[in-house]
Amino acid sequence: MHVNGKVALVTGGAQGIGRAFVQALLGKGAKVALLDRNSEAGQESKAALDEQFEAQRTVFIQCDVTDQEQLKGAFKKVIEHFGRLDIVVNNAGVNNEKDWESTIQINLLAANMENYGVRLNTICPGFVNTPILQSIDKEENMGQYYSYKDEIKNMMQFYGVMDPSIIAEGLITIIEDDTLNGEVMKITASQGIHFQEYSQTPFTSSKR
Ligand SMILES: NC(=O)C1=CN([C@@H]2O[C@H](COP(=O)(O)OP(=O)(O)OC[C@H]3O[C@@H](n4cnc5c(N)ncnc54)[C@H](O)[C@@H]3O)[C@@H](O)[C@H]2O)C=CC1
Ligand SMILES: CCCCCC(=O)/C=C/C=C\C/C=C\C/C=C\CCCC(=O)O
Repeated sequence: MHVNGKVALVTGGAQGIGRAFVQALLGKGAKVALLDRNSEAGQESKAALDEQFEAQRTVFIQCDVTDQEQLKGAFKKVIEHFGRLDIVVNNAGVNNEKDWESTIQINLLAANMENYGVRLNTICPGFVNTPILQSIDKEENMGQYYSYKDEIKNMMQFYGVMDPSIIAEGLITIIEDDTLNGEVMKITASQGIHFQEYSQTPFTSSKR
């Protein structure tokens, strides 16, 4: 799919990887709705993007993705505003070991699109240089894993920390290549953008 002229919705688009996604999509000619629960960061982000791209190509919608009513309302607003919706990027996420249920709710369940006849792909990055990495130093985020913070920092040094722009490059690859569906794209400092390969099962059922 060509990105130019399409409409995209990016959750958690106010900062970090989401913001890099918004920037890359705008750079490729899309119109973008950035959704985020953080209104201040969302508005700041839109204002900064408006310096680089025409203001009418971006809209900020405050939305907590765990609130299904807000989320549905936001999808509706995007379609009303731009007249269509072609690309959804389910990016919003938190690091909160103390409230595991809410972490699952935000990171995995909020925008489940599998029943809508769309291509569905996943990006799994290694460490990326965004504000979320500051949570490693906070007991309120790390909970029982707080004592591992130095090991995690050692891992970051060992494996490397990537710039968000390379994750955005992975997103554009997924959008532009219509053959990609059900793929797990891995992005690491050592191997760059690559795909998880699954071995074929040798078993073939006689019942077809
Ligand atoms: N930074 C990293 O090293 C890696 C990050 N990830 C994942 O990538 C995604 C983006 O992470 P980063 O940009 O690094 O984090 P970030 O903390 O910099 O940005 C996350 C954005 O999501 C928003 N958000 C959080 N909860 C929300 C909610 N309930 N509703 C709406 N917006 C919400 C935040 O306000 C923030 O703007 C997350 O799902 C994270 O788990 C995955 C691998 C590595
Ligand atoms: C403590 C987690 C900080 C929050 C970051 C986050 O939200 C999600 C991170 C998910 C994955 C990155 C973490 C670990 C990656 C570990 C190894 C990468 C291997 C890279 C390689 O070159 O093989």
